[in-house]
Amino acid sequence: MSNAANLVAVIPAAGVGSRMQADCPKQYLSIEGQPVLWHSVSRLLAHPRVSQAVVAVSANDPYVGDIQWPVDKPVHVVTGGKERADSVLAGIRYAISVCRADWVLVHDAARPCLRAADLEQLIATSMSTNIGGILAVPVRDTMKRSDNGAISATVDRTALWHAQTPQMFPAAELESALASALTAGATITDEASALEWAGKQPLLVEGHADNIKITHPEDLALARFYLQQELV
Ligand SMILES: Nc1ccn([C@@H]2O[C@H](COP(=O)(O)OP(=O)(O)OP(=O)(O)O)[C@@H](O)[C@H]2O)c(=O)n1
Ligand SMILES: C[C@](O)(CO)[C@H](O)COP(=O)(O)O
Repeated sequence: MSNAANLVAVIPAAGVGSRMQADCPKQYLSIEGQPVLWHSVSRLLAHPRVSQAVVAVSANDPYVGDIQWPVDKPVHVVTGGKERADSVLAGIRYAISVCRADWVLVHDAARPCLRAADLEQLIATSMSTNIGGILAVPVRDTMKRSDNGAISATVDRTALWHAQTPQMFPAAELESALASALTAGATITDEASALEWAGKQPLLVEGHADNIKITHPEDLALARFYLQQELV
């Protein structure tokens, strides 16, 4: 990616957070006086190569308009979709058509603990190889398969990784792969799986296990702890 290439952050933030069992969508729960979404967007916009952000929220979202973003870069708000992939596609299309994005950096609103060093490594690796990639961490536990509550197999973990976000790809390439995969009815739970569906081999960039996705109630206290550590 040339230094002139326009890198735009796309943040899917249109989920309801059902597993969190909170009284508002988890991306609007407060940590250190700011919404989770504020922390996630702030970490992306703090990187000098990220020009602006596109946040995909649910239709009639009553929360996002009250957020005071911490930097003077543009933060655009678009309407997301039924599934995460639909929200991501809406954000990418806006990033291409309005922001003139060359590359997009897709990051879950629910991941506020992203380290600056890990973001820099993902961007640098993508720039230097001109291939998109994702932050990920190797699996560290023994992995079991179960279809009925009993163990049916132990899965070899030596080549298994936990995919995280951000996931960074050429904007037009990701838009095309994601749109085609969704039209074909493929199950797409992250951006890399759309590129894989299209026959590509995205890169893995090792990050840190503290880049958690706030999903269940116990995750909020853990995210608050990690943010208080000011991990870089
Ligand atoms: N239709 C959707 C669903 C999810 N997301 C976003 O995608 C990210 C990761 O999804 P997940 O953790 O599954 O969030 P929810 O779908 O809100 O959680 P749940 O499955 O518990 O309802 C979150 O930032 C969420 O806001 C989105 O933008 N649009
Ligand atoms: C994109 C992601 O965070 C990578 O691990 C994950 O796939 C999101 O899954 P969810 O079920 O939408 O939270």
